[in-house]
Amino acid sequence: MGTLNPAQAVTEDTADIGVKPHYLVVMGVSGTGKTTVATGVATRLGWNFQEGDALHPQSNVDKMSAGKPLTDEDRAPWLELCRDWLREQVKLGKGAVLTCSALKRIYRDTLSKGLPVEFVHLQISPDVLTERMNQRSGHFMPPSLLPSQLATLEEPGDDEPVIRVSGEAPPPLILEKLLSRLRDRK
Ligand SMILES: Nc1ncnc2c1ncn2[C@@H]1O[C@H](COP(=O)(O)OP(=O)(O)OP(=O)(O)O)[C@@H](O)[C@H]1O
Ligand SMILES: O=C(O)[C@H](O)[C@@H](O)[C@H](O)[C@H](O)CO
Repeated sequence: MGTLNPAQAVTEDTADIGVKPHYLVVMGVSGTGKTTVATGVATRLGWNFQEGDALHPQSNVDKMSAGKPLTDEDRAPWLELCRDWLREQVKLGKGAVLTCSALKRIYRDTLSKGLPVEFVHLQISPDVLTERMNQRSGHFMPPSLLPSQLATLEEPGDDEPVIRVSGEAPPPLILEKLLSRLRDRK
C-alpha cells in the first residue's frame, strides 16, 4: 500500500501517447512496490486497477498476519479471483493493471492462460526490500515473511510475457521507464 504517488511527478507532455491497452500484472515479492507502481500506471493511463491483496480470502490474510507463509492450496482460490478480474478486463478492452505477487511460474501460467496478460517484474535487492518492509507500517504482511517470499519466487523466464524493470529507483522514474517500455511494445 504505497504512500508515494508516482503519477504526480509525471508531466502532462510525457502523457500516455502511444500506449495501447495492456493487461498488466505487477508482480514480485512483498514490498517491491507493486501497489505504488500499479496505481501510478492506472492513474496515468486511466486504466482500471485492482489491488490483488484485496482479493485474498480472510483466512489467507489471517495466516500471513500470523507470520505463516501461504501454500499452493491457500493461493489457488485467490489466483482464480485474480484471473476472473483479468478476464473481465480483457472483455472491457481499455487496459488494466493488477497487483499480484505471482511468485511461481505455475501461478503466472494460471493467470495468463488464454489471456493477453503481461507481467511487470519489479526487481529489487533483498537489502532494499528488508529496509522498506521494516519502515512500512499499517500493512498485514510482517517483514519476517520476506525470506519465504524470496525463496518461493521463481524469476520469470525469457519465454514468459515479462517486462523487467528495476524497482529501486524513485517511483516517478520507475513509472517513466515502464511507460516507455509499454510504448515500445506493440
Ligand atoms: N521505488 C520506491 N522507492 C522507495 N520506496 C518505495 C518505492 N516503491 C514503494 N516504496 C515504499 O515501499 C513500501 C512497499 O511498497 P508497496 O506497498 O507499493 O509494495 P507492494 O509490493 O505492493 O507490497 P505488498 O505486496 O506487501 O502489498 C511502501 O512503504 C512504499 O511507500
Ligand atoms: O503469494 C503470497 O505469498 C502473497 O500474495 C503475498 O505476496 C502478499 O499477498 C503480498 O505480497 C502482501 O504483502
